[in-house]
Amino acid sequence: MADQSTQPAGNPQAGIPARRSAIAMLDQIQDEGRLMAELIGSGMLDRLDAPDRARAQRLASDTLRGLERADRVLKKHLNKVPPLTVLNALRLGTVELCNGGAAHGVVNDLVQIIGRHKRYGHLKGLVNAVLRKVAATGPEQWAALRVPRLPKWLRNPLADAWGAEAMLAMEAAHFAGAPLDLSVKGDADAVAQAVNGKVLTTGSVRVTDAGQVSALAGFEAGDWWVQDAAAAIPARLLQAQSGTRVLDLCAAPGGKTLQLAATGADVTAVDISDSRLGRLRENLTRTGLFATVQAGDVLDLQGSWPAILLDAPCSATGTIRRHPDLPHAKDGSEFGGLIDLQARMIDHAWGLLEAGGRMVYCTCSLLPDEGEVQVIEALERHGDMSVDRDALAVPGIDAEWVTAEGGLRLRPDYWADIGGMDGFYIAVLRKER
Ligand SMILES: C[S@@+](CC[C@H](N)C(=O)[O-])C[C@H]1O[C@@H](n2cnc3c(N)ncnc32)[C@H](O)[C@@H]1O
Repeated sequence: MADQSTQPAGNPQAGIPARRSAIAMLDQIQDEGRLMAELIGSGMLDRLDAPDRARAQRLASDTLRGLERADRVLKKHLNKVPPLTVLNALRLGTVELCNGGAAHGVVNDLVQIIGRHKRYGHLKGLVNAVLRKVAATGPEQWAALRVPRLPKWLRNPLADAWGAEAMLAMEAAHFAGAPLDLSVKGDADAVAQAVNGKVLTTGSVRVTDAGQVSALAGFEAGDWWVQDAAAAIPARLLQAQSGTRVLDLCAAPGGKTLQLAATGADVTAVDISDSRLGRLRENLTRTGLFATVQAGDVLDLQGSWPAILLDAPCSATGTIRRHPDLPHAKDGSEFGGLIDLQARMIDHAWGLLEAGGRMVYCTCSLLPDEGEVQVIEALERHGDMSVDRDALAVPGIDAEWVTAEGGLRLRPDYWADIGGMDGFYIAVLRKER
């Protein structure tokens, strides 16, 4: 699963390969609308060794989180906007320098990277001059700038839904980034002790200064897997019992499948993406857990199950803390199609649920159209559907998170004092007997 570790942006060991790759990723995210996960999945960082891969990801993420501030600092030193690659080199350098990066390392590397560039080599003098000015005055300006805001196409609907104050709090959470959360197979206290973490009220283990995930105690043994604390709640609310047949829809890369399998339930995990199912299988192997894995479209599935988890594809706007590329790569034009697909998936999954059975519907989205509204409309379409509020009475769930229709709304600004959580919507649906 993705390396969620966060470290300060001023990384003195970043070096040329990591910085060059980070700039190339920034270019593709902004110019071609590609997500960082897609770029990494397509092999973009494969030439780098593991520490440089982690550094490149960290530098690109830090730059995206601080992009608005970097542009404000740079504005004073640029007469006109340079080509995107040069601008991204300047942005990356500005973020590093303003977060304690050593000027000689950062500036020299970026001057060399642009100096060797086929088209923009002649702009290395500009990079040198601008970054030297940023090194002198940038850090002080940086600290006084506002928390970066989301682009308007996303900010406006979210501010309409949750209000101006909550919007600012969510943006502060996005800027702060995310700690590393683990879901554990067995004893949470033992894992917390081994990784120097803390057990959260909902049962996940949180590690603040994690470093390299695969180097943490218990990784090889498969004692835990990386999963945001909010993302761990839907499978918990399904309350699968040992031996129960559970259908896990849209399952890959499998964080929720592993949770369900760890209860001893008889899990069938379905996803349309072969590559993502490959990661699900790797996760099952590493943790020694078992599930039946099936490649296919949820909408074609036949059969009946007493318990279903539907983690529908969505805008993923709840995960911006860990995926700061999303607001820069997307423009919202795909969201309408996803909202239609979610409704069709709810209807099809409902047909697969036995009478008296329960289904958890969830999305890692902050948009009510992918959460609250989906459930309100599904209740209108299905006379045999009800929302089970009592199922939300589990440790760690705050009664204030429960919505009018009986679902659970989680936001990144919740738990602000202990490092936040991803945004999610979750509802436990019951089918009449
Ligand atoms: C939010 S992610 C699932 C995360 C996963 N449940 C976990 O906990 O790791 C949504 C998934 O839906 C899958 N998907 C999208 N359309 C699908 C379809 N029509 N049928 C089955 N899976 C689909 C995607 O491949 C993606 O893996």
